[in-house]
Amino acid sequence: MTGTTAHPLVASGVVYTPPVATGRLLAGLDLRVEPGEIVGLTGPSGSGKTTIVRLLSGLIAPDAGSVRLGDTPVGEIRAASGRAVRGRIGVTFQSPRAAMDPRMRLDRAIELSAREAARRGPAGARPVPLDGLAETLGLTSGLLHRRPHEVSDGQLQRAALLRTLAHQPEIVLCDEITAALDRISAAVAMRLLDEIAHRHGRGVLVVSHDHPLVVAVADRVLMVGNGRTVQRPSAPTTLSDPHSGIDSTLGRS
Ligand SMILES: Nc1ncnc2c1ncn2[C@@H]1O[C@H](COP(=O)(O)OP(=O)(O)OP(=O)(O)O)[C@@H](O)[C@H]1O
Repeated sequence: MTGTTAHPLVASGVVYTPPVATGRLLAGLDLRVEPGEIVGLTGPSGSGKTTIVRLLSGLIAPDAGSVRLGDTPVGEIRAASGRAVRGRIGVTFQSPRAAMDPRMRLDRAIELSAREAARRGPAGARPVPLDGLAETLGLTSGLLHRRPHEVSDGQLQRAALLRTLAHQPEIVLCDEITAALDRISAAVAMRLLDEIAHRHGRGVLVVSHDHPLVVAVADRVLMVGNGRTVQRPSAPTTLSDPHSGIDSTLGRS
């Protein structure tokens, strides 16, 4: 990515206790996603992965510590406008039904997002070309002509990813987006994220409890433990795990 300014997303010393929880969930979390890299975040169920995504996107605020995109706290970006934050930090959640307007056709939702991005202009990064992305994700025009309740969870998940990318965000946060996908669709989605990061200079966070998948796609893998993140080496032994099947589909050897 040349001639543009993109920013790292940085969480520093984040402390967070959920509203009705018995204790601290995050106790000094540090995490950094640079433009042009894929960071994998893994950890057991209930360790706080989705909460971290919510904090990173400014949906909730930390009790202490900070989350910034470049120099700007993400809470400030979100407070300025929901549109502003969508254009800078794109999020695709495990259950996209709640995030999609049930009355709107999928192609219309994607088109509106692309228009919003075009009006705003390039925000620190060259636009990701959307042509052919639907096809890459196995989404036919017939499918995209439907409303959310007229498609399967996996189809909706892929459409939600496409809509996130149509916003042209600097940072893409993906929370368990392969949960409803078959192995091949998951590999295709991961290969797309690989391109988004390494060819188009976006920072990408892939959150999943599927450790082999995370290791196969990420440049760095972090594990949530004791309310903090621990750096894990992306061990090549795991990349060549014959049970993974993802590495070869990603074109890695
Ligand atoms: N709004 C809330 N109020 C109370 N507790 C919450 C709230 N949100 C999350 N928690 C608790 O915080 C912990 C972490 O939840 P979170 O959804 O972040 O975990 P996770 O690692 O994403 O889990 P999974 O892999 O099962 O999706 C859980 O114990 C959960 O019950």
